[in-house]
Amino acid sequence: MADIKLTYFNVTGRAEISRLILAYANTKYIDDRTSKFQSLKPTLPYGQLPVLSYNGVTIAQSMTIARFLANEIGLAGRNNLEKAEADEIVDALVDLQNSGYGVMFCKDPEKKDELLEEFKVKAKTGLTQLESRLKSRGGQYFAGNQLTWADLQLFNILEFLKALLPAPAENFPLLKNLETRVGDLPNIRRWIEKRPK
Ligand SMILES: N[C@@H](CCC(=O)N[C@@H](CS)C(=O)NCC(=O)O)C(=O)O
Repeated sequence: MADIKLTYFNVTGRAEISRLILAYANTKYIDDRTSKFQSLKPTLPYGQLPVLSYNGVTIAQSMTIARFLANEIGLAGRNNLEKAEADEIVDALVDLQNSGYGVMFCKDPEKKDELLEEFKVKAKTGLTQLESRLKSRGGQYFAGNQLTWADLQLFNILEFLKALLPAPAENFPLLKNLETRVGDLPNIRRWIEKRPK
């Protein structure tokens, strides 16, 4: 069995997709939630978290980590085309997450309100596009008509968006249905119930 440690802060953020992939596969790993970031920072390849230690090899960049784990456990797609379909969705969702971070971390209250209004429009457009992509791929899963990490990322980012929008998937029936099906997967449900709050 591989020796795995995922280091991040004690929040969901950019590590949660990897934690969901590991939870789905019921993989044993160290869920390292550091409170000593400043002393760790100089040792990190890009001075940022998350980082993954896999059999002693350090991998940085959240999506590289998640994609690697998805490949390892067979959730990345069955061939290069399915992998590209899944990656496309993951990237579109990360675009939304990055816009959301722009609002959350804005310190000027007036500017923050302005960014939030812009973000609502962006989120609506992005989710409309994703609903349409899901429909065009059969309506059940984003890639290859079977579960991939793109579906877990949808679940993850919809949860992230709830900090800014009350019910992000409300008007998107296919996305909402997929979110519910992912949340009902036994290993995912178990993880959501047991993970640190
Ligand atoms: N592109 C990087 C971004 C990582 C990133 O922004 N990490 C933040 C936490 S979400 C961080 O470590 N911030 C502290 C810092 O930059 O000093 C990734 O996806 O992993």
